[in-house]
Amino acid sequence: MSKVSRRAVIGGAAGVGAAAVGFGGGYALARDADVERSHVVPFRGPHQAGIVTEAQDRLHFAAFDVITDKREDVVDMLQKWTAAAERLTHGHEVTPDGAVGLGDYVPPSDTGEALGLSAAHLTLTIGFGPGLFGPSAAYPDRPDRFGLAARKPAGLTDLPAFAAEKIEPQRSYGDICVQACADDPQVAVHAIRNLARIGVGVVSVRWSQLGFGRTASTTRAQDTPRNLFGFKDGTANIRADETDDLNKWVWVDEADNPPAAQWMTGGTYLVARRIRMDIEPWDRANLLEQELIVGRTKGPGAPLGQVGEFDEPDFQVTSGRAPVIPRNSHVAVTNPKNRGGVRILRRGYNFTDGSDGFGHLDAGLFFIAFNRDSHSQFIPMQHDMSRKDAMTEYLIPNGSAHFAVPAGLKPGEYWGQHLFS
Ligand SMILES: C=CC1=C(C)c2cc3[nH]c(cc4nc(cc5[nH]c(cc1n2)c(C)c5CCC(=O)O)C(CCC(=O)O)=C4C)c(C)c3C=C
Ligand SMILES: [Fe+2]
Repeated sequence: MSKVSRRAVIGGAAGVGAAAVGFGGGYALARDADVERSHVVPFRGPHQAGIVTEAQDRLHFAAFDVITDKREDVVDMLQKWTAAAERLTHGHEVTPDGAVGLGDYVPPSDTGEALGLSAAHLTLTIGFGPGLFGPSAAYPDRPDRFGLAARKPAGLTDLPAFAAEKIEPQRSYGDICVQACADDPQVAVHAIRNLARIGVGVVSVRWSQLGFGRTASTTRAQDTPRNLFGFKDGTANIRADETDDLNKWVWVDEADNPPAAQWMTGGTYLVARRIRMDIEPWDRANLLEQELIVGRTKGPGAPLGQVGEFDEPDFQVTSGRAPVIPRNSHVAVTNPKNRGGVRILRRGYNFTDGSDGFGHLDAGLFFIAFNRDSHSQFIPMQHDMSRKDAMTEYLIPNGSAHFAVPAGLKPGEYWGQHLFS
């Protein structure tokens, strides 16, 4: 891999000029290199990056349909994707000098819009959908095109239908997903765009979603952000240092699958839900009503009846004879104390996709969760939300997808290697 990054190419050119006028240029280059290094999230490791990685500020999430029946073409693309993804996460071009250095008469191998930008903590996380293994919600009559049916983990089904959702197939499902997260939207978009370009003829983008303003924290160093209802979101999320809970609730264990699906060990399941939020009616609800729906205060984000954001919710406290945290509040429905201890790792983003033509914002939360077994974690939680949660009145889920996210890569491995070999 080239050691020259997009940023260093530009910085290097500037440095030559600076060196000519004094030693300040050298200092600037060294400092640039430090900044550069700190903007890179390691691509390889026991688990894929982009799951417990400190949540970045921007998202470009893409779901792809595989449009070929040739297994070798899919493997070839995954190998090319891996090489490109590793370079992109290091702040490099897709191939060395790929944007402008390949000559006048070939299409550049890198689209170029990230030239001069740092790696911006880019992470690229891949997942495989049910449709890669045979029939699925998107294509019920599809055969097992790649001979993978026996390797499908039992946990990887299409998500069921939930009450009060309006799922649009053109915003749902997918054979492969790539979650690109970065602190610069242009870096995330550039990554997805270049992977889509590399995959031409093998995959086509089925749907994609941009997100801004993370709605979760995955480390204690991060402040809790706010969602578009104006509430702190992510307070009670699983954090990167909660190793026991991650092992229990996020990472797939060897014991979870038979030998044919061991490729999922160390992986996790990704749930994606595009949840439109009825912003205008919400804005007409009074503050107390909003807080009773969430189960927390809007200012500090404390559980009702408590003072601080990180105080434990107490569902036994009553006022008169009614619980202070209503039983149908979002926190009461989703808190582990009321769900036999079950937790999920949330990593969603706000979105605004303009207006809907009727004067309403098409805005909401692109919910992303990682869990070890969606059937015993996310799915029952979502069923309860749909049936009991007062917040549901203001939510219209219209996109839905489920992916198996394999473990991280060792040196030399490519995305999907343990599934396809
Ligand atoms: C099925 C899982 C969940 C969906 C879907 C979901 C959507 C959703 N949530 C908010 C806003 C908040 N959620 C909060 C907490 C919270 N949410 C879930 C699960 C789902 N949310 C869990 C497991 C939790 C943690 C509960 C707990 O342990 O107390 C909060 C409170 C702050 C926090 O802990 O994060 C808010 C606010 C919206 C707006 C939304 C869909 C658009
Ligand atoms: Fe929530």
